[in-house]
Amino acid sequence: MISTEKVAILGSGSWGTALGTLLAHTFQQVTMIGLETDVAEDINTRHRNERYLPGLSLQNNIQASTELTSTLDASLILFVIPTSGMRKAVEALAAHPVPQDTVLMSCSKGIEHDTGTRMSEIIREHFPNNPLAVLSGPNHAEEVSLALTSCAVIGSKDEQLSADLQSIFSTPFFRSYTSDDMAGMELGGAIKNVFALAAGIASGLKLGDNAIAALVTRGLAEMTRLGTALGGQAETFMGLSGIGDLMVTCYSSHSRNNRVGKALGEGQQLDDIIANLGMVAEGVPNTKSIYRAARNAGVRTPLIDAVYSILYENRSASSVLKELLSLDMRKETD
Ligand SMILES: NC(=O)c1ccc[n+]([C@@H]2O[C@H](COP(=O)([O-])OP(=O)(O)OC[C@H]3O[C@@H](n4cnc5c(N)ncnc54)[C@H](O)[C@@H]3O)[C@@H](O)[C@H]2O)c1
Ligand SMILES: O=P(O)(O)OC[C@H](O)CO
Repeated sequence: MISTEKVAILGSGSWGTALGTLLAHTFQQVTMIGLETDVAEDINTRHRNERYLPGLSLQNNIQASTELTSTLDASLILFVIPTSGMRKAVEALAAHPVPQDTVLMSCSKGIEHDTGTRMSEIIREHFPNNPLAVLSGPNHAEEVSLALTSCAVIGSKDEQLSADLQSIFSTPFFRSYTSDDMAGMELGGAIKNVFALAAGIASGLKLGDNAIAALVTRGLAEMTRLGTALGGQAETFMGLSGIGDLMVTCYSSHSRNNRVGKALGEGQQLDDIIANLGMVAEGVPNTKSIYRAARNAGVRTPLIDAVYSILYENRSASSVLKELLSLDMRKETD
């Protein structure tokens, strides 16, 4: 059993805050830890996080801090920060006396930029003995924070831990499932970011609904091909953390990655788009890491390569599209 006295959430951005509102139904105390002092002050004094989830009232049992020491008496610590900062954050936490029975859970989506390492693997490197899990699925913070119906998956190698977390992450509007395929879940959550960018680019180019349906379908084939080569199980990519997340990010305007892609398709410059977004779009750095992982694994990934050339080889979206449509003819299942 996990004590429901206190949960600590590393990352007081949009997803960390949405998870805070969800867990405030179950835990007596929710402590959010972020880098921004103004966000912590907003949460503590006004019960708001106007910067990341404007207009939302937070429950009174949610507090914020910028100090890692405020995680130490929590039974559960969630990591909900951009993947670019994960190793540093995990190292910083590991310098503190975190009890060995504290449950650690990654809720971030992406692989490490230079190494391709999954977030749970980074946590495991520094916390070899703690119970470890991941959370993923089609979950936009904007909707979970409004208590709109959502489903997610909890992944762990420890069945009892998954079951304990499943009951914690269950409310009348939030339903969770379990899986032991942490690799498949984390890879699906990382790879879908690239296709969400692609779907946004297609919208920006006004290609129409048929093109996006084709992209989601061929994207799923690519996600499964690459994800299984990197250690995930094929059926995981057919689930909530695979096709579920792929669909929500390819079709929803809440998706940060989709929004970045749309602006690119409309002809804006990547640096300007990122500067205006004010939140993390994991697909941007992850396109590079996933492209590299695909090359290292020798897996054919034409859509990922197309997004990579638009982002990192300065190619125009329309010329990349022309090239994609004139690739060698093949069977759908090849
Ligand atoms: N936003 C969503 O709907 C959503 C849903 C599911 C998963 N995710 C994933 O969750 C992760 C976080 O996304 P987000 O949208 O909340 O990002 P965000 O840009 O809204 O916020 C990021 C937060 O992380 C904090 N942060 C960065 N480095 C930190 C550190 N070392 N220690 C403590 N805090 C730190 C920042 O201060 C900021 O508050 C990403 O990997 C994203 O893909 C997001
Ligand atoms: O807004 P995005 O594109 O980072 O997607 C957020 C979540 O991953 C949706 O499940």
